[in-house]
Amino acid sequence: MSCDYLINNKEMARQNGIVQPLLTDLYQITMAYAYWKSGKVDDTAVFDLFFRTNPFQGEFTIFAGLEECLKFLENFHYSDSDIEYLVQTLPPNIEPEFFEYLKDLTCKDIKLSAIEEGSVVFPRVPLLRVEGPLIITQLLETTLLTLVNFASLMATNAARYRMVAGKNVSLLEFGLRRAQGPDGGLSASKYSYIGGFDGTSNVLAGKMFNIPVKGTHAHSFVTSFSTLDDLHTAVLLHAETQKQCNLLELAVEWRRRLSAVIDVSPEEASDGELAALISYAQAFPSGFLALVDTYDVKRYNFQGLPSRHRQHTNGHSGYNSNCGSNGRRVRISTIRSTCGYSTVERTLRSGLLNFCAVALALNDCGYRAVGIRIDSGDLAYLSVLARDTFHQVAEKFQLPWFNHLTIVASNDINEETILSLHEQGHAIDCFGIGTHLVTCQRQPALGCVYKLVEINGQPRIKLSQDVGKVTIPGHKEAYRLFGADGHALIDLLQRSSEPAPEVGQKVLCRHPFQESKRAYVIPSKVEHLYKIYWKEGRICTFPKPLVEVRERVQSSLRTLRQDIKRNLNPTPYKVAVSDDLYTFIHELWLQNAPIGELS
Ligand SMILES: Nc1ncnc2c1ncn2[C@@H]1O[C@H](COP(=O)(O)OP(=O)(O)OP(=O)(O)O)[C@@H](O)[C@H]1O
Ligand SMILES: O=P(O)(O)OC[C@H]1O[C@H](OP(=O)(O)OP(=O)(O)O)[C@H](O)[C@@H]1O
Ligand SMILES: O=C(O)c1cccnc1
Ligand SMILES: [Mg+2]
Repeated sequence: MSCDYLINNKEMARQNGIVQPLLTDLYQITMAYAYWKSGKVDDTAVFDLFFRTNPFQGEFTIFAGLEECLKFLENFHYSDSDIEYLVQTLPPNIEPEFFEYLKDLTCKDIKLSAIEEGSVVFPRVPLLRVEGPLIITQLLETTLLTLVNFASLMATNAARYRMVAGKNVSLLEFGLRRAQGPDGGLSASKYSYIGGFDGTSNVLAGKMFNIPVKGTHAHSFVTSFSTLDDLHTAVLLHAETQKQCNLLELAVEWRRRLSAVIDVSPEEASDGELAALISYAQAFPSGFLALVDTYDVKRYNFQGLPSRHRQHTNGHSGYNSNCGSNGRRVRISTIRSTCGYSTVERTLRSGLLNFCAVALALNDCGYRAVGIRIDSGDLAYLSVLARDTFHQVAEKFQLPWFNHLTIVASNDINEETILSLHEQGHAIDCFGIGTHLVTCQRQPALGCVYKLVEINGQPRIKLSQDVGKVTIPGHKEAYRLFGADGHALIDLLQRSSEPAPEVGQKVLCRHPFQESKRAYVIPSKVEHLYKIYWKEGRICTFPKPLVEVRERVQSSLRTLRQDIKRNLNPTPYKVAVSDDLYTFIHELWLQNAPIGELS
């Protein structure tokens, strides 16, 4: 048993205070009463939990939330106060014996089969198969859905960000302040990590799930300093000698010397900002990462005006201006001569100068600065400009590590921004992403459903005018068939009574509803998608630690062809049914579809 595993089990014990049997829709409990009253206590059912369409106009989804579902089953129990509340809330005619029945209810007779958490999954393939007494399987519906829906949506969103960002860029989740409430924020941090983010700013998520917590500092920290006199002390102890260094004096001197490289006079840079950065460096000499876009240079101080106005006044609005930036490498002097001073320049002139001065002063004290964060303006252009500056400083002062300072970018970033920045060329090492990621702005819900597919051993089908909404009846198995090149080819649903497909054996795969759509597949590998995770009142397959689920997402995505994963007009992945299941669905459909009468 690995140490990670122990941590993971501890996490399981700590999470989800609000996930409890009453976190459900009232109708589950009223249905339970009606089932109970009509003598259905011993009826058994099979429910499938699945979704019908991939989110974000994509053709894949990442399945997540399984660990939390298991925890829910493990803890499922109505407390005395739950029962009291239900007694008060349900109509007075409810027979008291029903509450006695609820009191003793647990998930001991439930069997839960699922696809491995972190796998790529597709429409109509059940993610969970829940079997057991009808009443309890029904009572689980809403909570299982809420646990899987957002988790999978979030993990998918994060995985998409990771795909567009590429593997060489770090991704940090900064979304708690904008998330859908505290639980939404916590889940967003957890499932962003699973989807491929490297860390979160959410401290509670870090503690609960063992996710790396990371962060920089805010504008308020910079604006809280006005002059160099605001510095409490000028001193920093040298990293090795422990001798006192005057960080303030060193930084001021470096700022003077840097004007030769950065082409800015120290008088124009903000002293309040320098004081703030020195102060932050004193607090975190080995982790100095500074926000550099707070202050305008003194001569062009437009603080306090609305941004649009500022842009007009400057004559250069950043990435969307006509003044030549457009995210390209443009000499700063060119912009200045044609457009006056820009946001970009101001940042460079004050923030970057002050940062470099403090970084060089820290270097004199035996420390290496980490980097900068840019939170406004043209992120492509600014990052390139910052990197150029770092190169110049590295060369001039013979400090090769200055070339590799980290550049973090934030500010309303989404998939499109990242793609566009890549196209333009940038020097960003890390994106800090909040709002668009955690609110899943492009698509706020996944739309998983939970449908009855069998009752007392008898298949059930739910018909709909919309063929896409017809359920696939019966107790089924799902297999992923791989092609000769190792890529996943098709997911195949079969009746559980059928033999599993075999490697090298021809299988007829049929579209579930379109008779003419069928194909033979000779798989080079067959993966049975379900494992039993919960049986006889306990977890029987332990979910993997978060880091392993995170790795699973990437390895599972690698099995998909590139055209299925691409951002624009991706190719749909095929989901099929066996010939046997096809016939079964359509016979049942005919049996259940009423024959109309023409008059
Ligand atoms: N090079 C770029 N290409 C495409 N989009 C960019 C680029 N640089 C920044 N962006 C995006 O453009 C938007 C800029 O937002 P906004 O108009 O609020 O500007 P801002 O710089 O934040 O202004 P202010 O600081 O004055 O509020 C953000 O969503 C940001 O991610
Ligand atoms: O833009 P997001 O993707 O949501 O990322 C998180 C944002 O939150 C922080 O500031 P906040 O927006 O609260 O204030 P500011 O932009 O005015 O600094 C940070 O500076 C980012 O801009
Ligand atoms: O640490 C940061 O830089 C951070 C954290 C949350 C939101 N925005 C930025
Ligand atoms: Mg912002």
